[in-house]
Amino acid sequence: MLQNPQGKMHLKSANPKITFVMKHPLKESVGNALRRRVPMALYAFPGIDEPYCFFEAATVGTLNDDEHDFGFFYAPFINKGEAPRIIIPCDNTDSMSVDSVGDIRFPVSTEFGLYKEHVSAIAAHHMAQSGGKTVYARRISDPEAVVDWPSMAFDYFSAFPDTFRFMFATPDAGCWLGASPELLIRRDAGSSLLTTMALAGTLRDNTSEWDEKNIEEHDYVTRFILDVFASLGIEAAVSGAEDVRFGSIRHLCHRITAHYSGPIIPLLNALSPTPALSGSPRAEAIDMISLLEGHRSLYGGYVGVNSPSGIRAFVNLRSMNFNHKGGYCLYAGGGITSLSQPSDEWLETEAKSAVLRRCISAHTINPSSAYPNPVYETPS
Ligand SMILES: C=C(O[C@@H]1C=C(C(=O)O)C=C[C@H]1O)C(=O)O
Repeated sequence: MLQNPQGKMHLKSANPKITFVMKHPLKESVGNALRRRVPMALYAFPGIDEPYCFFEAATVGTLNDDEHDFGFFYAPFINKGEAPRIIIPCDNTDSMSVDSVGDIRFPVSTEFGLYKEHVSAIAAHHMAQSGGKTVYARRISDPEAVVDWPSMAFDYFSAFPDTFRFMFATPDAGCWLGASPELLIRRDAGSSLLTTMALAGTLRDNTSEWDEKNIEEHDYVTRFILDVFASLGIEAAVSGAEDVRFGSIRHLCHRITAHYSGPIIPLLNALSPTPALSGSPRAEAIDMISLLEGHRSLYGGYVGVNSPSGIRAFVNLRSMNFNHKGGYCLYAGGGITSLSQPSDEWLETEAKSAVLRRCISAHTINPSSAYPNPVYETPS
C-alpha cells in the first residue's frame, strides 16, 4: 500500500481503543499533520505494505515497563538508561506543537577532507591498539532546501519494503524519517521468545566474499550482544551467517534468539547502541564519536512500536532529521578498524545514503543556493 499512497486504505491503530478516520489519502494526511505541527507517527513493519499511523490526535510521554502504553517510541544515540519517549494516539487533539523545539539547527555536511582526516585518525588509533572499532558517521545537510516530505518519504519507503519504515514528529525530536534494516529487539506478546540481530559489515558488490575487515567489525557486534545477554543470565542461540540486502549493498548478519520474559526497557537500553553503531570497546568508541562527530541526536538510537501484539525496536539508521518548513540532515556511517581506507569507507556511506539522497533531490521544491544539488566530491 505504501507504493500507492493515493489509494484508499485501512489504517490500523497501535491502540485497539482508537479508531482512525482518515479524511484524506495518506500522503495528504501526512502533509496536513506536518503543516499542523502536531505529534504524529507513521510506520510499516518489514515485509508489510500496510502502514500504521496516528495523525488525528497524539500525545508524547515515556515508555515504561510497568505501564502498558501502546504507540511509537524512540530513543537517542546517547542513552543513559532513560526510558524511551513514546507517541501515543489519544482522544483529544493535543495542543503540543512540534514547533516548540524552536528552529532546528542542522549540523553542516561533512566534507571529504574532514572525513578522511577523522577516519585516518581512527584507523591509526585502532592500529596502535591492535584492534577495536569505531563507527564514524558523516552528515549530509541542507539547512534551507524545501522538500515535499510526504512524496519523498513514500518514494523512499517504496524502495525498501523489507525494512522498518518510519516517519514521526514530536516537539522534542523534531521530524524524522528512515528505513531501518536492523532489528534491535522483537518480543511477541505472550511469548518469551526474543529475537535480535548482529548486523555489521558491508559489501558494495554482489560477488565478493566477506573479508577479514568486515568479519572483524561484525564479530564485535555478535560478541557484545551475547555478553549483554549473558550478563542478564539470558542464554542465546546464534543462527548461521546470512546476507541482508539494502538496495545495492549487502550486510553480514547473524540472527540471535533467546528466551526472556523480564523487563524489556533495561534490555533495550543495555543493548543500544550496539557496536554496529558505536564500536568496540563501546565506551571508548562513544567518547571518540562525541569528540569527532559531535551530537548525533536520534541517529544510531532506536525507534519502534509497543502494541498489544508485542514490542519491536529497530536501530535508527538510513534516516534523517528534517524540518517541515525546510532544511534537513541525513546521517550515514560505517565501522572503522585498523584496516579501513578512507576512500572506501566514504564510498560505503555514499552507497548507504544513495536512495535517500536521490529521493530528496527528486522532491526538492526550491534547492537552496547553499547546496543546489547533491553533488559529492569523489575521493582521490
Ligand atoms: C552505521 C550505519 O550502518 C551500520 C554499519 C554497518 C557497517 O559498518 O558495515 C552496517 C550496518 C549498520 O549496522 C549507517 O547506515 O549509518
